[in-house]
Formats: sequence, C-alpha cells, structure tokens
Amino acid sequence: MTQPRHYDLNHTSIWAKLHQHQRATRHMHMRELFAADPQRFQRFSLSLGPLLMDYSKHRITERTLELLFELADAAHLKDWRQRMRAGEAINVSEKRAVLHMALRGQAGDDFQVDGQPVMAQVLAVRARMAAFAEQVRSGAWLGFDGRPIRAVVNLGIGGSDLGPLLACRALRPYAAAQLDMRFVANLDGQHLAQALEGLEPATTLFIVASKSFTTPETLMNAEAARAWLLAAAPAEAVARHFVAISSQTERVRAFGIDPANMFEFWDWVGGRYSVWSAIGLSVMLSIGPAAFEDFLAGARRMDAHFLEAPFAQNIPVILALLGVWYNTFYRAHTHAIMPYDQGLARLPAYLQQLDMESNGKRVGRYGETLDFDTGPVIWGEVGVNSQHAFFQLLHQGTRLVPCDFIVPMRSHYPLDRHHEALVANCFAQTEALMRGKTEAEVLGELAGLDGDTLDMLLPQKLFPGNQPSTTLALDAITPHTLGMLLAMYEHKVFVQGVIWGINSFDQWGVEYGKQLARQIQPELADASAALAHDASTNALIAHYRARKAQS
Ligand SMILES: O=P(O)(O)OC[C@H]1O[C@](O)(CO)[C@@H](O)[C@@H]1O
Repeated sequence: MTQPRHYDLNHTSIWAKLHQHQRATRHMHMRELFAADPQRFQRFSLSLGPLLMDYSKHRITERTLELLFELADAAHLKDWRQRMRAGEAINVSEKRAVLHMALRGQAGDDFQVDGQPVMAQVLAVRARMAAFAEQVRSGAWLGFDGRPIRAVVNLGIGGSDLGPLLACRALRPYAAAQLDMRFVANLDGQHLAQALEGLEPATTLFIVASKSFTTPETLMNAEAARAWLLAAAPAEAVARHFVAISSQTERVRAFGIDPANMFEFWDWVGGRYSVWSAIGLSVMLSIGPAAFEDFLAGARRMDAHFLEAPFAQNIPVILALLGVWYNTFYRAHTHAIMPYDQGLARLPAYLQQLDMESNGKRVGRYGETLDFDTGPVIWGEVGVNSQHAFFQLLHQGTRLVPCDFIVPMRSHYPLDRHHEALVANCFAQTEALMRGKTEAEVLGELAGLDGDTLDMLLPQKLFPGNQPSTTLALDAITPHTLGMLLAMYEHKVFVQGVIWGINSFDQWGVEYGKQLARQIQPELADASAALAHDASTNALIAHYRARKAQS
C-alpha cells in the first residue's frame, strides 16, 4: 500500500461530500426520522454478546453512514488496523509499535514486535502476577511482622492510575473482601495522607506503578510511602511491602525495589492503554487471576470483532465515525460520557485521558498542521446525579453535545426498585434528548394559562430535542463486559486518529508544563532566586513566597 506522507483526506471529494451532506440534512429532526421509519432501531443498532449498542438516536440516515464508511476507506482504515495488529511502529514520533491487543492475547496468538514474538513474555509476566496475587489473596504473602496483607495502595498517575482505579471500583462485587484497595495519584499530600488513614504499615502493600519510573508525582508519593513504612519497620521490610510495575528495570533498582519484585511491561504499550498489562496488578489482586482473565477475554472478544467485522457491523468503527460526524462536520466540540452505574463513576476520567491524550492534537502524524476540528472535549458524570446538575444545558442550552449512555441491565445490588428506576431514568433521558417537547405538547400542559404568563412560560418549557446519544446497554458490569467496553473505546479512539491523520499514541503536549514546574519549584523554595517569567507568573511566585514567609 502506498500511503501519502502528508494528510490530505480533508481535500478529497468524500470530505466535501460529507460537508455537503451535513448542510443538506442538518435541519432534519430525529423525531421525524423515527416517525418515518418503524425499523429505525433495527437498522441502527448492533449486538455483541452481552453488549447492545443503540445508535438510532443520531442525526444520521443510511446515506450518512455510507459516506462515513467511504471516508474510513479513503483513510485506509483497514490497512492501519492491520498495521497496528502486525506490530508495525505506527507510533511514528516515538518509533514504537502499539500492541495493547497483545496484552490481552493468549497462547498461540502471533503478536510480534520487530519480527519478534511477544506472547511468551506477556504470558510469563501474567503468570508471575497471578502467582503473586494468589499469595497475597490467600494470606501467604506476609508483612514484616508475620501478618498477611490487608490493604493495597497503588501509587501511580495517568494511565498507571485511572485504568486500575476504574476497574477496581467497577468490579467491586468481584473483589476479595479481605483486601482494602486504595489509589494515590495526586502530588497533593492530602491524597496520600488520607489514603494511609487507618492503615497499618505491617499489613499494607504498595504498588509503585510507573511505566517510565521518572514521573515525579509517583516517585514522591513512593518515597513518602516508604518513609511511612520505615518509620514502623526495619529497612528489609521494603522487600515485603513494595512491588514495582515498570518498563525500566534499572530505575526500579535505583529506587530501592528489588527487580525480583518488579512486574514488567514494554515500551510498545502506551500508559493509557496499559490496564491489561502488569499495570492491572491491583485489579488482579482485587478480583483474582481468573476474573482478571475474564476481563482480558472480554477485551479480546472486542478485538476480534474490531479486526473482523465489516464496518457496517463494527461497533468501535461506527462509534468512531459518529464522533467524526459530529466533531468534524457538525463542529460539536464536546462529547459527554454518562455511566448509569455507580461503579463506573471514574469512566469519564478514564476516557478523558484515553481520548484527549490520544487525539487532542492539531498536528498530524507527519508534522502537518490540521486545519479542521479533531479530538473533542470529553467530560461526563455518573447518572442520575448528572441529571440534577448539568442536564439542563443538554436539554435547553445552545450546544450540540453528543452523549454516550452506558447502563447495565442487571445490578449486582438489587435493592428494592432502585435499579429499575435507574434504568428508567437513563432511557428517559435519551428519549427526551432525542424527541424534545413541541409547542403543541407544551400548550397542552399549560392549558388554562394565557396572556403574558403564557408568552413568558411557553418558550421556557419547550425542548428542542435532536440531541444525539448512543446507548450502550451491558447485561451487567462484569470483568468480561468491562473488558469489552474499555477495548471498544480504545478502538474508537484509534479509528478517529486514523481518520484525522493523528498519531494517537504519543503525548508531547504534556511535557511543557512539567518542564516549567521543574523550573518553578526551586524558585518557590528559594526566595532570593531571580524570576524571569511573565508578569503574572512572577507575581504568583512572589505571592506564594510572601505567604510562606508569613506562615
Ligand atoms: O506510568 P508513568 O510513566 O509514570 O506515566 C504516567 C502518565 O504520565 C503521562 O506520561 C502524562 O504525563 C501519561 O501518558 C502516563 O499515563
């Protein structure tokens, strides 16, 4: 295949056709599309085992999808998908393969990096993780005073925190009751201090999770945690109470953790794609190796679907193309994630990193400036709480906000009628957002009012509707379905990156702030250091110094 060395999809006829199609169809209302086609749900929904995706509540027709599939073809999506699967260095700026799919692979899979098979090392680390997890879970792994581990504290940030944190919370019904799982990411000392509240050094295990093992937040927290342990324990206790997860053996050793207590992963795994690797150790400790395997199997199932299903039946591809439709052709700017499941409360945060660190870029993979809208602002909050907060804007504001509603059909906590009420709210929101409320309907509700009162109230009680949403209904939140869900979003982000010509696997944009923080920190500590920033930053540093001097 010959690939252009610069991005030109936005100058092709299919791009122009999509703009034209958007202009021609933008006044159509989904309410009318549903009225005109009793088969609309059947036409625009897909199932994969325990997952149902309803994408009928979108501003699309069959023609829209045809054009979007044409766009995917023009972007050589099938080739890029194959290149990722084959372990080619598609992370071009860092010259790395992108093989998170191998992390959930099984014996016999032929994943390769630079022509070398990788499954043996993946399975070897997974087996070591399982052996360790069994020891901790069974109480055979003892702390320095001979008692078993009762609390696990994961110290990591970004991809070394968000995935395991989300999975541990979401899969709490599967968790070992005897292990208290805690997560510390922030540099703010209160995060670690509060996480350690009530814990005993002798029964606490720390996981230092950092791919690079240079991330200052994680290393500062790890140093503080080690000091907390050593205030109560002899130096050799570190070996019983600290394990590391990293791709950097020497840095782990230099920190003082024996590489025998290190679980490795590799530079062909991006941090935000790493929950399937040793970074998932806290998840395995919590739910056990068998359930963790099921988590991987769910992701593997989604991988097979993504790699094999034709575009018209491909869940991640359709999800991605709908995002492109709104983002690039409707200029929607934002995308909301609404999980109707308390255990998925951190899903929006997880997807913020996955999506925005991957596709929040205005430069294409060959260094060219992209003059169209790329990755959206991802945000969201657990339902129904969000209904009582920002849904007003979704229903009656001025913004187009495509939403994902994620909801399990069965709860692990069948309290009276709670679950049915929760599901009712979820479905009701998607219906209200789609339908809206017409003037005739509002007039019916306001019967008896007239004059100024009616004039004032009528427009305020109208709901324009036509607000698009996808509903992702899972049979239940299980390790398997969570694996499917997260892998689905990974592939969605990949597809969008391909369409927009982005390398979704680097993150240069996070470096600059880190660089400046390294400069500013000593300037805060030394009141005599000369300041050469802009006037605002200089003044803020001076303000901090003054307040520090007073305290
Ligand atoms: O696992 P590490 O190397 O500590 O990195 C943590 C996070 O920091 C980032 O590099 C961004 O600052 C993320 O991409 C990554 O997930």
